Amino acid sequence: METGTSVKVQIYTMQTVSEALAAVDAGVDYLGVTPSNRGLPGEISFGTAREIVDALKGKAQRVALSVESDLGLIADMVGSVRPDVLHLCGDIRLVTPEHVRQLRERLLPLYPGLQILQAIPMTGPEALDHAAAFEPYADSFILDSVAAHIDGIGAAGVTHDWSLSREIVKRSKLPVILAGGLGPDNVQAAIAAVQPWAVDSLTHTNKPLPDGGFRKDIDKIAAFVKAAKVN
Ligand SMILES: O=C(O)c1ccccc1NCC(=O)[C@H](O)[C@H](O)COP(=O)(O)O
Repeated sequence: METGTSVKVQIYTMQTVSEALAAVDAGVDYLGVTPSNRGLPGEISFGTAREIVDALKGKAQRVALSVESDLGLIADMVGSVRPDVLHLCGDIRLVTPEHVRQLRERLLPLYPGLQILQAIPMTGPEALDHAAAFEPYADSFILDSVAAHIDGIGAAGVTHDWSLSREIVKRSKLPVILAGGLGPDNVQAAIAAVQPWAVDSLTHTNKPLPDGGFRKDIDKIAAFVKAAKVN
């Protein structure tokens, strides 16, 4: 993970090459894709995810998430999509710190430089213990809200208790991304309260489509970047 003084911005979830390139032009540092076939909100095929990752080479950091609990399926996704960052946001009862250790052992010799971004479900004070347990095996954390109707950690569209997030930022040596319900209107307040290394947005930088899906709203992304980087 690159470190520096300005707050970094990560945006999920790119579904086409053109919207990913537009997000780069809007100043986004980390761009996420959701390669899956489980009915996740922003999911795309492994092939489309790879096209986006290839198109972003040298322009932004490429992040791909997995909510899977089978380590073989996670490894297959990394092999097909080849992101810079593997974002693990499955059930932490099934993908435990020991499993993340095993994944590192398996993936890093094949993909040197691959970073592991571990999602911490911000469900209550137990999040502090979860972060401590994953810390030895992750390169960075994303502190995220959870929605009962969506597989995995994230895409909830709602904020959580930022005082807990602040406490994890204080305790952890790792770069911390704050996620969950962030948009142009609340990102400055979130940064002031939590002082994260980076902020992330999905739901509140989307443009809903009539069929129930979405595309990214580039104006909202630009407003999010401007608000985040003013701090
Ligand atoms: O992108 C998805 O479809 C997705 C599905 C399941 C878990 C996470 C997912 N998205 C990645 C993210 O980490 C979101 O950017 C993050 O959860 C923020 O979501 P939101 O609260 O909607 O801004």
